[in-house]
Amino acid sequence: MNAENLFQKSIDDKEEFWKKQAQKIDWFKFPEQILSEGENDYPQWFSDGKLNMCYLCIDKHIEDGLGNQAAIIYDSPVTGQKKTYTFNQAKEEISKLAGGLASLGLKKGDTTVIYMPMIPETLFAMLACARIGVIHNVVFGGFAPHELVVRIDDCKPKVLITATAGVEIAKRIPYLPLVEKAIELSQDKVENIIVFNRKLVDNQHEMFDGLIDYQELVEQSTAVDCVAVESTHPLYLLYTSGTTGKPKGITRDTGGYATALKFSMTKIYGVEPGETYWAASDFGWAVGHSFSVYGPLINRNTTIIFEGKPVMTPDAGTFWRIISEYKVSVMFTAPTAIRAIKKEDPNGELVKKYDLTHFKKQFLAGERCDVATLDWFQKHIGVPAIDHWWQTESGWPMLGLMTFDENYSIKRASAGKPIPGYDIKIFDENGYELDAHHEGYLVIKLPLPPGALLGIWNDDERFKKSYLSQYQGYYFSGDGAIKDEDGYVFITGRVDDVINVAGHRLSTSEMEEIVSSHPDVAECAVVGIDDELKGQVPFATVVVKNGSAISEEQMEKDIVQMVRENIGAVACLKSVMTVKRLPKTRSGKILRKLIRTLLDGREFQIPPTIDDENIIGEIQQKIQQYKV
Ligand SMILES: CCC(=O)SCCNC(=O)CCNC(=O)[C@H](O)C(C)(C)COP(=O)(O)OP(=O)(O)OC[C@H]1O[C@@H](n2cnc3c(N)ncnc32)[C@H](O)[C@@H]1OP(=O)(O)O
Repeated sequence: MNAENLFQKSIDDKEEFWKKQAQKIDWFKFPEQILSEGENDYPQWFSDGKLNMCYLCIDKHIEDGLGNQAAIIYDSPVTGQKKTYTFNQAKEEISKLAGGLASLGLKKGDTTVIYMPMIPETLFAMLACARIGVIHNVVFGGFAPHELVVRIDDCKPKVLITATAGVEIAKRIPYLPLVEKAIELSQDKVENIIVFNRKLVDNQHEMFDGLIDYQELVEQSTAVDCVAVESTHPLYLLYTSGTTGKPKGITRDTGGYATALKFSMTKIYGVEPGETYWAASDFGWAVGHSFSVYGPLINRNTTIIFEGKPVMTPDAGTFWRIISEYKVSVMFTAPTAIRAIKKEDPNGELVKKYDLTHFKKQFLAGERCDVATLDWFQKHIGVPAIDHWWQTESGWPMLGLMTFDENYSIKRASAGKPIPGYDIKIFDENGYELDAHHEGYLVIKLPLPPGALLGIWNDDERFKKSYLSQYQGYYFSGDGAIKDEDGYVFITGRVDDVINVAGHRLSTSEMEEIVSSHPDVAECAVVGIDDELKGQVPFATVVVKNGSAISEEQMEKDIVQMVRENIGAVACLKSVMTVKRLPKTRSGKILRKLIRTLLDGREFQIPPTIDDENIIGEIQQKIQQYKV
């Protein structure tokens, strides 16, 4: 069946289509109910099936006689370490850690927070939780304590698993002081904190009372088996930015997700079991969950844990070194990583040092990919670079190309066509479907396919409001898009306050809340502006309170520091401009889109609802001064 027929079948005969895909993974009890109605009239998949994700990723391959195949390769240019784990070795680590978690009283349905860097123990911790039905929440290591507090208070973990430090190029990032602060600030106290001591330096002064040593726990524990969980049992929570300051706990099921990932690996990425597949994402993002951990391991691919950056670790050839050394056949990264490499090595000199004969396909996602980056890649690397699009909510691609079908065809600047299971439409404000070449809202007819979000943890109302209430019977993606006459879709960007900084999804509302809390700020607007390397970066425009004597320099310094302390350095808010007033509508709404257009130096139209047109000139003048 070719890609087009596969898509049509997935829409016309959903249950039969996904039943067939579900048969490609091993269940403890195969589901009889394929599609049924869950809460909120929201569909759910395979509800009476039983399985275990860790079994699919590890034990199954051992039972199939492939325990000696490399499952995980850890390569850390920042610490000089390299290590390979076979499926047998991974099982030993994971099953004993799972035993350790069980000995601390953790059981199916409990939650853990995992706050760790790019090391194998992070993956072990995720799979150990899955093994005993514990729901994990991985928190990106670049987030500050406040972000950890929000997650702890929302998901109330019984255990927090962390490490002594992360390494950012040459900088050691001690985690324990951040964890200690988060524990102090959180309302719900975590019962146990397990810490993996990386022994990078003598860090005794960073330790605090009550920590459980990860290695000792594993050594002293007895391995435990996989427990059978219902298909709809949450495997994990992953918090993502929304339109309000508080991140949303996206809840992922087990059976639908496993089915969708197996389908993705074989049909979208077109990778064979036994090959090496590398998604260069942090474990803390959706890509890290789906395509650094669960997807490749379900498909019996060797996965790579890379603790480094595309550049500076030690140079812009590091990706090509990894691809060559481990015979990577398919890779996945964010366009910003390729832009960073292109900037350092514009003529691809470093590429020539490596043998890339095993490399077949490069996938890109996380932000829109510009054509210049695609062209550079094609010219210097010579393998297809395939842009695709999805969200933390979907957990796997929604737009892309089905590369198992060799007739796939790339259209530059497009994120591809709807993936089987996703009945994508472009709607106008009133819910009418738009013709080709008209920009509108990207929506998806329910039911979403298996693997997409179950809901928002502990917040059904927010789930309905965020995704289901805009258009009856459709999922609202929050992205704008255009379709062309051949069915290719072009994503035009978020229609809300979410921005994408180097592939990291962040909320400008959350930043505005932090900026507004400065004692001298009367009001502010944070918008995402264009950035050549990172795609977008946040920019704050602030109005100082009457009577305040704070200097513009001090205001900028304070706000940059506040955002680093509350969200983390990864937010990259480095620019703060002080203005006398913000442009507003007559009803008092801040015209953020206008501010963004002015900052980007683009052509603009005066909004008909603007309160006072003169303010545009004031802001433009200020931008000129700011840039000098
Ligand atoms: C589908 C969705 C996805 O693809 S998931 C997201 C995938 N994103 C990526 O893979 C990101 C690729 N981008 C990069 O590698 C970098 O942004 C590049 C382009 C190399 C630029 O590097 P750099 O200028 O250091 O920016 P950065 O964004 O990495 O970091 C900004 C500041 O945050 C910090 N940071 C970052 N990660 C961590 C971490 N895990 N732990 C602690 N701190 C972290 C960085 O050190 C940096 O801090 P500072 O401002 O230099 O003090």
